[in-house]
Amino acid sequence: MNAIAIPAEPAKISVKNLNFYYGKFHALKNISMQIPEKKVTAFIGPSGCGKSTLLRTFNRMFELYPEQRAEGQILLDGDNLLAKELDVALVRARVGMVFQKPTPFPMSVYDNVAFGVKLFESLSKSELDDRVEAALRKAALWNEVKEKLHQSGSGLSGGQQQRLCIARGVAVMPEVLLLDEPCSALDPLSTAKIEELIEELKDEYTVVIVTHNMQQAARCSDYTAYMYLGDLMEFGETKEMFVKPKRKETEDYITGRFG
Ligand SMILES: Nc1ncnc2c1ncn2[C@@H]1O[C@H](COP(=O)(O)OP(=O)(O)OP(=O)(O)O)[C@@H](O)[C@H]1O
Repeated sequence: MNAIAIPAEPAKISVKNLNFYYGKFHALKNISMQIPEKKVTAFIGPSGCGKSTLLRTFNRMFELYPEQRAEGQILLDGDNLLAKELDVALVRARVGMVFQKPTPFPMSVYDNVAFGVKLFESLSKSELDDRVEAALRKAALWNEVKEKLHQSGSGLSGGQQQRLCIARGVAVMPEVLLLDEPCSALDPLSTAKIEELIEELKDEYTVVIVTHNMQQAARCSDYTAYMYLGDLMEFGETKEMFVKPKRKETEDYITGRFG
């Protein structure tokens, strides 16, 4: 039985025979899957199964660490992200990332959002103002910060800081947005706001989210990947997987019988 579905939508990212190593430790085992364009894909699975590792390969985050290596192919619209000749800065402009803990830069709200844009584009002051406003609106933060654009980003609440990080990611107009447990440090109200936002983001972006929260995966993803000990166990439409998983292991995990 093949528990790895091929989505009906076009693939934004095609992972082919991906293996990943931390030194000698084999953390991702021959993973092949297709991440559909302009959909939300969730990675779920028990702690240590490789969710964040897989997510981080999508923007070559691991390159910062010499003992980490990836083998295989990760095609973004057909370009192999793992090819050495592909400029890593350009990869990260196309594939943005938001981390578990909000990580505003030590600068104003405005500059946090404008920072990445200035690296890649030279916009006039008014174009930059428009871009910052559009990104903050997209991140559902504009109304809360429009009066304090020039105050420090770290003065915002945790939930606002996380939306600021999403605005920062969105401002450079990436094609893919990677969210690594974006709500784990947030209260339920902020979590609900981010979940609403994720739903809206997929109109324009391909979103991939790592989450420990099964309800969150069920609520806000279109596709779900269940991972276990570095293997991709099952991948398919969320509504199917949560109602009728193909593998017993997936069922045990999503019904809380795992362990
Ligand atoms: N920097 C590292 N060096 C060595 N091993 C690592 C490193 N980072 C992760 N690992 C190992 O790789 C495996 C996968 O880790 P990863 O963080 O991807 O899992 P995860 O599913 O995201 O876990 P969690 O849900 O706890 O965040 C684990 O066994 C982990 O111990």
